[in-house]
Amino acid sequence: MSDESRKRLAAQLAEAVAEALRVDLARQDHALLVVSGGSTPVPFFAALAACELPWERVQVILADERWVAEDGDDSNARLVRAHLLQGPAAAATFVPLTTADATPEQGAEAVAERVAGLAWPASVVILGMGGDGHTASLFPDSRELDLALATDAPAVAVRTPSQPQPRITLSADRLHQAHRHVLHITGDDKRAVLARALSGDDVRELPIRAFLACPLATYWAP
Ligand SMILES: O=C(O)C(O)[C@@H](O)[C@H](O)[C@H](O)COP(=O)(O)O
Repeated sequence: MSDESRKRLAAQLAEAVAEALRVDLARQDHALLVVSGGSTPVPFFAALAACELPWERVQVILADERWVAEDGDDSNARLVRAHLLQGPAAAATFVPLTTADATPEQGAEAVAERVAGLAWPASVVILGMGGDGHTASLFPDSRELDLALATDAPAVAVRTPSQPQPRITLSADRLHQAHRHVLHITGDDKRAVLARALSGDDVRELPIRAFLACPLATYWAP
């Protein structure tokens, strides 16, 4: 593990994403960026926040969210606010994936409407990946995995036995709607999972496979 190489990777990814947003903003009013939560993107968020952009024309959403309070420790929205929406980047429009409803099933329709109203196709969808091959909240053991892989609804409430909280995820169909797709991962373990994903085709076993043909630009560091 190397903090330096992860920082360099984050800076390279931030520059590539900023450039993609600039290219799209030269021909459209607003550009949409889809980011992932978890721990990997933190240095990327900080690097992107430092990039010069017309942030007031940038929309940001998450690929998925845990159904927790927006200021809760496990909230991806909290992470985005703390690390990405800082300085000039605070002018971006951030659209959270949670509502005041008690469950994601109750909130899913309102979230889907919000999501559908954004500037699709996204400029960039940045995906993360877990050691089990999940991406967004498309986990191999999600009860709604088949639905989330097949539906044309923008967002799906998911229950996943391996995860402590219920979640909401953008559907695979919605995550496909982008000009560019990036996989941002670090560490040898995840590189090995990606190699495994590339050598097979069962999406339900390793859901990241649903995006390998996007094409998916991989940003990896040890
Ligand atoms: O909310 C989340 O957890 C995600 O969006 C998720 O899909 C994440 O990208 C992977 O779990 C990798 O997470 P790490 O970066 O923490 O390894």
